[in-house]
Amino acid sequence: MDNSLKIENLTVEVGGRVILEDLNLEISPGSTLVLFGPNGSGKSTLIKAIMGFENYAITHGKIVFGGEVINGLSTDERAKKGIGVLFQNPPKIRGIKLRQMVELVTRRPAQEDIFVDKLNVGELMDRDLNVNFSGGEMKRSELLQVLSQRPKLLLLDEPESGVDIENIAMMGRVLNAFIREHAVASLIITHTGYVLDYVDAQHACVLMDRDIRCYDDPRKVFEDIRQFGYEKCRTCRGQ
Ligand SMILES: Nc1ncnc2c1ncn2[C@@H]1O[C@H](COP(=O)(O)OP(=O)(O)OP(=O)(O)O)[C@@H](O)[C@H]1O
Repeated sequence: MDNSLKIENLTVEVGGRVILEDLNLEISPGSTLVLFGPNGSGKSTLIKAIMGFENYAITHGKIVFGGEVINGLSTDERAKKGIGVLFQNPPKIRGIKLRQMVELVTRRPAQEDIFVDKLNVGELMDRDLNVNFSGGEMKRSELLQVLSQRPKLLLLDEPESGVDIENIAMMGRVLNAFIREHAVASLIITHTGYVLDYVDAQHACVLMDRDIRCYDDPRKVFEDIRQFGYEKCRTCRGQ
C-alpha cells in the first residue's frame, strides 16, 4: 500500500502573504517526521494546505499522497482518502456528542472502537464535543476521532500541548503502536519534544523562513534547538 506523502516545490499564500515557499518534503510509509519551528513559522499552515483548507492557497507546487496529486481535491475527499488530522485548536460543538461524531465519521457503533478504552475516553462519549473538556481530555477526544477512522497518513499538530506527563505517555504509546501496526506515514508538530520519548520518529526538520531546514535525526535536531536556539538553523541545511 502506497500511503507516502510527497510535497514538491510548495508555495502557500494566506491572505495574499507567502507563508511557505518552494518547500519540499517526503514521508514514506511507516515513517514519522517531526516538525519543529518557531511560533508563526507556518507549521500549522503546512497541515492546513495538505488538507486543502480554504484561504490556504497553493500558488505553486504539488502535494502527492499515495502517488496521486491531491491539489484539486476537497478537504472531505482528502479525509476520505485516509488523511487524518489532529488540530491544535479543535472546535467545540454543542449538541453533538463525542459518540455521535465518532459514529458519523466511522459509520460503526462507537463502543466497538478499541481506542475508546485505549485512550480512556469512555466518560467523555456522551458529552458535547470538546465543550468544557480539559486540555488533556480534548486531545484524547480528538485522537479518538482521528484513530477511529484508521487513517493512512497522520498529521498531528502539537498532540502533547496541554496534556499531563502520564497522559502524554499513554497517548504516545497508543500512537506509536498504531503507526507501527499500520505502517502509517506521520507528521508530528511539537515544541516540547516530549513526543519523542514515545514515538519512534526517524527524521526531524525545522520550518523557518518559509522553508524546511536541518533535516536530521530527531534527537539531534531537538538538542541543537535547545542548545543553540532556532537562530542557528538559519545557517544549517542539515544533512
Ligand atoms: N487564516 C489565516 N489568516 C491570516 N493569517 C494567517 C492565517 N493562518 C495563518 N496565518 C498566519 O500565518 C503565519 C503562520 O501561522 P501558523 O499557524 O502556520 O504558524 P505555526 O508555525 O503553526 O505557529 P505556532 O508554533 O505558534 O503554532 C502566522 O503569521 C499567522 O498569523
